[in-house]
Amino acid sequence: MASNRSVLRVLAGETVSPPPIWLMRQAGRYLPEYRATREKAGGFLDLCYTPELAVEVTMQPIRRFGFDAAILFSDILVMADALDRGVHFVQGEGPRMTPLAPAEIDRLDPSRVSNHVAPVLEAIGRLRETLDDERTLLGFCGAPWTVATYMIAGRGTPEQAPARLFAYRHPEAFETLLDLLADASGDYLAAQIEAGADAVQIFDSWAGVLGEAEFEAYAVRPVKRMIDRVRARVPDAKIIAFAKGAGVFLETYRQKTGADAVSLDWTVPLDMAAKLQRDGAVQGNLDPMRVVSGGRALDEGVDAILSALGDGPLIFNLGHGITPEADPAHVARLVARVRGEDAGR
Ligand SMILES: Cc1c2[nH]c(c1CCC(=O)O)Cc1[nH]c(c(CCC(=O)O)c1C)Cc1[nH]c(c(CCC(=O)O)c1C)Cc1[nH]c(c(C)c1CCC(=O)O)C2
Repeated sequence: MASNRSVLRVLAGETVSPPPIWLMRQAGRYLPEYRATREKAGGFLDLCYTPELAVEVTMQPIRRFGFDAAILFSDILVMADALDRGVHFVQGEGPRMTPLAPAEIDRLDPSRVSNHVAPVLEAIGRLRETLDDERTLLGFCGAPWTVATYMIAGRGTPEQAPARLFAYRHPEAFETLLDLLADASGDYLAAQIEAGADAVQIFDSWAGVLGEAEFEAYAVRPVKRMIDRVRARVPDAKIIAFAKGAGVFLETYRQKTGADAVSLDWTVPLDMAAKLQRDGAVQGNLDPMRVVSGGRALDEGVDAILSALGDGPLIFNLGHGITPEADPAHVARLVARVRGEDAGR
């Protein structure tokens, strides 16, 4: 079943050659067609909550580059918005919301989430109908720690000092928050799969600011809780986990969380990636700046990953999201090089 979807085959542990490729943030501001749709939509969240627009921007990079997977166009902060934190995006500045005080945690109401995300689930259903049979549809959500960092500070902050401080000062309230997010996000991912997503990715973009004990308590435990909750409802759910900046903690991350695949940022050494690949699929890990650069830096980065990881289960991807400065022509060249085609040079 679904064995013609190359990303799913890799997630099952198979080596596919050339490896399937998609890019984190593949729909976004580096594409002129995205900027045009975004202009029409008004706010960023309107784009996320209007199924026809979410489908359109999800499909844009598929049409242009023929990626092997489409990732639902949405945002990890939809969860914070669903919990009524007043999320908005200030153009050129990033997300904003009301900072969460410890006393408010008991008043967060996860029963609001399923209604709130109905348009997202509708977009997923339409996408699965729109995509070719060979293409994998990915859903996603943020990991509890990363979503909590934004909820606590009310915005992105360097090294997430407000959330780390909150966790030290209010450990019980913080644990309650992470558990609530883990359960609500687990239900959300299960609903995404039921709506048509073939696999899901959990983004822990701020895992890299945590110390050893905190990584265990805030990155491993809640993600395991979330994954267990997804599998309680969808036993064969395929799950990719991305703990950005986790470094040496990645050695045990897959086993401890139960993820099928680990997504690796560009600081992970390729020999460590190859070791991780003995236990299952890895995804990554080209530096997004190599795509901005293009030329030799791009080619050499691609070749290094293919030679280190190409003989095992690999989903080719970046080590983090593509940036607005990336030239779409460089993306075309990247895809061609991964596929061993000569185009775009
Ligand atoms: C931390 C995080 C967020 N969102 C996300 C993460 C985890 C991955 C990562 O670390 O990048 C995940 C995300 N955000 C977006 C997607 C869409 C799917 C995809 O193409 O990968 C995904 C998977 C769209 C988006 N999310 C956002 C944009 C740009 C908004 C715009 O069009 O103005 C897009 C395309 C906005 C966003 N959303 C977020 C921030 C900090 C920002 C502002 C910074 C920025 O603008 O890049 C929160």
